[in-house]
Amino acid sequence: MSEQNCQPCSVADFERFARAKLPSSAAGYYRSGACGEHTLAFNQSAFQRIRIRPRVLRDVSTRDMAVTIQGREVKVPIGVAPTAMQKMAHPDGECANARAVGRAGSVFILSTLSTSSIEEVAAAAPDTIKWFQLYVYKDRELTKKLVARAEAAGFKALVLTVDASAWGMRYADARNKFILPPHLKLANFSGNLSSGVSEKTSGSALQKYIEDVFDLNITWDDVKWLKRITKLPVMVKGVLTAEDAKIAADIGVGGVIVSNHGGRQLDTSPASIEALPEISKAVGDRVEVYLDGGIRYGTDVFKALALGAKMVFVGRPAVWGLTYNGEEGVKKVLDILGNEFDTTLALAGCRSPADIRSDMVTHESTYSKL
Ligand SMILES: Cc1cc2nc3c(=O)[nH]c(=O)nc-3n(C[C@H](O)[C@H](O)[C@H](O)COP(=O)(O)O)c2cc1C
Ligand SMILES: CCCCCCC(=O)C(=O)O
Repeated sequence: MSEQNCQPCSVADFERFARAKLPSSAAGYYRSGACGEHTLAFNQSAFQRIRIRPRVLRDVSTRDMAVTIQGREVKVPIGVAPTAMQKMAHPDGECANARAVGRAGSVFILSTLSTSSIEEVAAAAPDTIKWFQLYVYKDRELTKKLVARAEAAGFKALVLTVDASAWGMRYADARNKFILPPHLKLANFSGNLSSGVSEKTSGSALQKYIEDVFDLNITWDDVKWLKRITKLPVMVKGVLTAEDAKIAADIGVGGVIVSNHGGRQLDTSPASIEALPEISKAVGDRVEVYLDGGIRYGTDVFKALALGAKMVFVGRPAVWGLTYNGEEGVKKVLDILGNEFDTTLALAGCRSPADIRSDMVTHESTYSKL
């Protein structure tokens, strides 16, 4: 498919176009999952095993997709998850992505490993609700400075990634000897911390960078530490069990993001949507629960909300939109998902997310006896 002869109509169309357009090393980095990529596949296939039980003959002529997230109105419950190094997809990188999310009226999460800085994104998208995703560096003073910069730049929450106690082996990056092209930098840093992922090594340069500079040994005490050093709500991203969600809620986090890192860390961990029910049952009345991983259709958004998520986030779909044509491409991807979600609401008999009930979804096995 080329931009000239075919109009992308679905997230899958954007993915096909983007993967054909990108250099193979960048395409491999964005697309891949860990090891056998089983969890990467589960994230989407698990949604297909859930059926929607629609209600009919209800007045759904006026509909509203808005939800309240951390006390703020969000027009559509589909935000953008943090993905590293977005300038490989488009020269406007994270700034374009954040602007598009603002136009859609949702939440943008900026990665620590961004190729546009905290301050650049804040200036480019002042009206977008922005959260900052944090990786903890061995250098705690540097980590504290990142937190202070996000606060000063008007970011509304910190998202601590907790599924990164080791590098999840991605074979594509190892084969490609992945590096960040040297004209790009990790924009939140200077010196080696900024250019380190561009240095050639025997495998993935990102893996080497992370093993050199990240603190891979963080524990719940570090979540408490982070809460002490910031006034912002702290979300934990990468929770897959009720047990851990309860610890997070007891500590007083602002939110839990049910996520397996897009299938990039622990292969054969469950699909995010499979893990969601036990977590929303355990803590959904105490903290806001969100989900990312495998959202490719508006029906997926509906299913996640039915199973207890307050909103969802997409990672790769936004990268594919960005690759297609920057801010407009991301906006188009978010519009496709938003329109599909709106249609799903109507066809399932709901006027708003508040009308979605858990008995409107069921596992396919409900019907397998027929
Ligand atoms: C290319 C890429 C880079 C990512 N970088 C980060 C990151 O810097 N920090 C983080 O917490 N998660 C990162 N993630 C995980 C995403 O935030 C998110 O959990 C995942 O992409 C959701 O799955 P999806 O791509 O199927 O929507 C990354 C994912 C991808 C695909
Ligand atoms: C220990 C895992 C860190 C990965 C850093 C970038 C990222 O989140 C991703 O590529 O995925």
